[in-house]
Amino acid sequence: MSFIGTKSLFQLLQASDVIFPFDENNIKNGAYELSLGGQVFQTDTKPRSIKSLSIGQEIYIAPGQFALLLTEEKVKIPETKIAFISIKAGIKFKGLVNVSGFHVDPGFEGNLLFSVYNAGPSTIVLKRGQKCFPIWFAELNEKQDYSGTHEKQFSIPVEPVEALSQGDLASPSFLLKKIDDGYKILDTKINNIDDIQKGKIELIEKEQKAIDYLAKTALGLMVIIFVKFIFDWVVFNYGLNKGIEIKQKEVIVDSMINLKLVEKKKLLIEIDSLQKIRNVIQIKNDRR
Ligand SMILES: Nc1ccn([C@H]2C[C@H](O)[C@@H](COP(=O)(O)OP(=O)(O)OP(=O)(O)O)O2)c(=O)n1
Repeated sequence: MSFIGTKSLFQLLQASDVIFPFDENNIKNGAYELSLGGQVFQTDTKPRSIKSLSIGQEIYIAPGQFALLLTEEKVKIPETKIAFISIKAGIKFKGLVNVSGFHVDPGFEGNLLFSVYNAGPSTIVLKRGQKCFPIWFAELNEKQDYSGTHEKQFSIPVEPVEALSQGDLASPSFLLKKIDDGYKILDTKINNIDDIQKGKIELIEKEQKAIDYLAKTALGLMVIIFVKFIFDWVVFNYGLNKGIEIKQKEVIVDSMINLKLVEKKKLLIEIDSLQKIRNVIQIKNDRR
């Protein structure tokens, strides 16, 4: 088996309907570059269905999404040749992976279908008519006809569309979004709990402040009562001492008065007796 070079490829394609429509400018380095055609299916379109593209219309393959891409050209592989297909490296470097097979059987006729997956981080943009899919031809040493399920494939078949239309696509970006959504729900719940906790903490702080205020007030009152008690006690003691002192002075004065009274009484008795004596003397003198 040998691969067909640029010159032989040009001759083959120009002389036959192996590729239709054919443009000689699409031959490059022993390959023919097939273009994106008028039908695509993407897993992130709603509802998921086959979409028709006008000439030059763009499609956007988001990260983690699958797409089915039909070629613009129909191929009719001679029974003496086998073809190999790929996606241009410039597109693959952006993250587009060719999931579907890499060969085209001898005798196959129809548009080629590429199942692709965007494994890259950014959206990949393609447009109808863009040269995307190189195809190489190799000689077989004998004839081979094709009788497989993809015979006369001129549009995107129903089976892969149905298969790719079921359920959620567990792509990394889909899972990332689910995780993000989960985090958002969790954040909201945490914020709600935070708010409740904040409310509780504020209530506890208020209660604590009230208790503090009452404790301080009670302490203040106790201090005032204690000071008042001390003051009263000092005043009472002072009054008591003063009273005792006055009483003692009164007692002294009383005893002094009593003494003076006794002395006065004695003097009066003395005066009285002296008066009596004087009277006696007077009487005696008068008798003389
Ligand atoms: N990206 C591709 C790969 C292949 N094919 C076409 C050309 C092939 O000749 C044909 C069959 O390829 P496979 O044998 O790989 O596919 P299946 O095993 O599914 O189909 P069958 O054997 O029934 O043909 O499908 C295609 O249109 N696009």
